[in-house]
Amino acid sequence: MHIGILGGTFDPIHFGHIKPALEIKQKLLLDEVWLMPNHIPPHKQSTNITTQHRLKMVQDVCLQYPQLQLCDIEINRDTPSYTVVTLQQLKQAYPQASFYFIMGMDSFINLPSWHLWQQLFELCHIVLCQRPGWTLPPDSPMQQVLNQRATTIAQLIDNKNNTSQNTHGDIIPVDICLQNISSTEIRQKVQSNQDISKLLAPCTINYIQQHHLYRR
Ligand SMILES: Nc1ncnc2c1ncn2[C@@H]1O[C@H](COP(=O)(O)OP(=O)(O)OP(=O)(O)O)[C@@H](O)[C@H]1O
Ligand SMILES: O=C(O)c1ccc[n+]([C@@H]2O[C@H](COP(=O)([O-])O)[C@@H](O)[C@H]2O)c1
Repeated sequence: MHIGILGGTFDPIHFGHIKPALEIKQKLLLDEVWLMPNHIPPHKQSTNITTQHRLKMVQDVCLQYPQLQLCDIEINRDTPSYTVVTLQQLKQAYPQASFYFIMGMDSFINLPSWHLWQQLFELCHIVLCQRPGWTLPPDSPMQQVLNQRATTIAQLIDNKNNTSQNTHGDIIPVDICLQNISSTEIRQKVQSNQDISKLLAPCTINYIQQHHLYRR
């Protein structure tokens, strides 16, 4: 089983999450892609709405897009949502699965600040997508990490068909259709009554309106 995981604060979830997740599922021939809202984001001071609201919006998106599934493993953990801890738990729960942790370039550039980040490569592959406004400096240590671990989609698919396949440790850069969207921009637009209709799924817009979220 080859499972992609897009972890996020999803405050709120938007097309910059949904569209890359769908494209990656198709391009990497993954069996499933899970959207995994965190509870206590390790690197954010706070969230703007409750965990339950963020969770509900992700649930609604999963109903609208059957290619995506909710993973709520972090929701009930009352400690920071460290990805290494989550992946250790998932590996125990699904010993046969290979996990592909999906992240945008902003997350990848900041990866050395993550809790026990190097252990990630013992637990999963990383799928790296471009994000407008974020470029990896060519002489940076993370560029070197990428050079050492980069695998093409063709190599990956070849490896998947092989019985002695790698289950972790590769970085797979994926060319996706760029989405110039952030949750920050959406929150600001809601507050100033600007149009957000092209940035999120209709179910998320309805939810934000019904619950008067991000108004101040
Ligand atoms: N537009 C985008 N393109 C590619 N990746 C994205 C995009 N938006 C978010 N991501 C990735 O999705 C994951 C979760 O992001 P997150 O929920 O923090 O959204 P965000 O838009 O960055 O939020 P905020 O603006 O509040 O910081 C991260 O790995 C991030 O890199
Ligand atoms: O493990 C860590 O130290 C760590 C640090 C920052 C972010 N993460 C995870 O990375 C994902 C994206 O985070 P964020 O803050 O961009 O929403 C989400 O699943 C976070 O829990 C994880």
